[in-house]
Amino acid sequence: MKAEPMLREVKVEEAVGLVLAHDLTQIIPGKFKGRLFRKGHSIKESDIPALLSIGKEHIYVLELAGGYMHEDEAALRLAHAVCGANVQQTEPHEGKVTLKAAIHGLAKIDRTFVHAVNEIDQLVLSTIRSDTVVRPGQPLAGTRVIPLVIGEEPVARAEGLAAAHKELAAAQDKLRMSPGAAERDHTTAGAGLIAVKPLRSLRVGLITTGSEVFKGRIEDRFGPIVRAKVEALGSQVIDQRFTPDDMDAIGDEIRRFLGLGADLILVTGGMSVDPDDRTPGAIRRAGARIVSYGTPMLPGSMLMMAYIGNVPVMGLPGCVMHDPYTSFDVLLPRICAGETIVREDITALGYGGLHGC
Ligand SMILES: Nc1nc2c(c(=O)[nH]1)N[C@H]1C(S)=C(S)[C@@H](COP(=O)(O)OP(=O)(O)OC[C@H]3O[C@@H](n4cnc5c(N)ncnc54)[C@H](O)[C@@H]3O)O[C@H]1N2
Ligand code: MOO
Repeated sequence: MKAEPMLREVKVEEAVGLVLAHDLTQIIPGKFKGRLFRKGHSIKESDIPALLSIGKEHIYVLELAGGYMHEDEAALRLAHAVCGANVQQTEPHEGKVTLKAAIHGLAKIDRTFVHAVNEIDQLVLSTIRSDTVVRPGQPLAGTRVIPLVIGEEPVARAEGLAAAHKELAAAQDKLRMSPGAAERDHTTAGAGLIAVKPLRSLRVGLITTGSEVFKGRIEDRFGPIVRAKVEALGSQVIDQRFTPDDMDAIGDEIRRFLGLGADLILVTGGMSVDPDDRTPGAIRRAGARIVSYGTPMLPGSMLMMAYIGNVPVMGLPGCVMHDPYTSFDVLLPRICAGETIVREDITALGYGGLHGC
């Protein structure tokens, strides 16, 4: 039978020379909240007044038996198992380790895996949502262990799950690289379960349609907004061209940007149902493969996602000008991270996709 860990309670005055089993926190309201003594601290005579001042007349000293570990060690092992590319770990604190982004990029977190870990009793893995744009230092996940000491078994199970996931991701990677396989690169494949993908710097061609803008009846408001969104992700708009509501003119500009080697082409306005809305037709006629015209996210429902060869072409509806968070803001970072958007990515936006309108 496995020996239980020994948690022994001793009076503070009798604890000199013994080792503290857990962190002790001091709270002075409005002034300080933090660790007074760290787990593993060897208690000295001079510590006794401080311990009594935070209300500790008794403390636990820990004698760990085989097969059991302290919360900090377990949280570290869990963090280590899930930590992927471009992610840093903090020191454990009160049984918690935080994983933080090491770079500006796109967080990739496997949702099924997170569920599986949290099915294991006594372990906690709490994360942000996958596909969020993160800055260096931004928290991605926290691992925590609920009891102060935990058996080996749940921790080893989580490690086993992580290893199995990595193997699966590697196998998927191989499949993807085989001839004829669709290029997707949506998993954290090879990068770990919680990872940050770097953003590539794209050369973006911007085409602004609308006779009212072309003829100078109103001032362009799309340009500055799209430019700011593109630059915030480390890419650049190489040029902005203006066209009237005319399919041939829009098509000419698309071809011009393809000729210039643009990595992404954005066409603004003319995306809905008026007779003057020519953008979807122009993108089609330019030879694009349409992934979707219509995106189940509000705002941003009239967005078109298409490709000409490997170059993504997006038709951006009017709301991108007014709303800070639309389907464009979801898809753009993923394109910058090198992902190819497929139909399934678009349909997945509907659940939880109601943000306004
Ligand atoms: N009957 C329907 N009407 C609308 C629908 C629909 O499904 N059925 N969808 C609505 C949604 S959602 C959106 S979003 C817009 C889509 O707008 P468009 O992309 O077609 O935008 P435009 O009609 O070209 O322009 C709308 C508005 O914004 C002004 N505009 C356009 N470009 C610029 C620019 N570069 N700078 C400044 N202002 C610009 C334009 O003059 C119009 O006033 O459609 C809804 N309607
Ligand atoms: O497409 Mo509108 O694009 O939902 O506001």
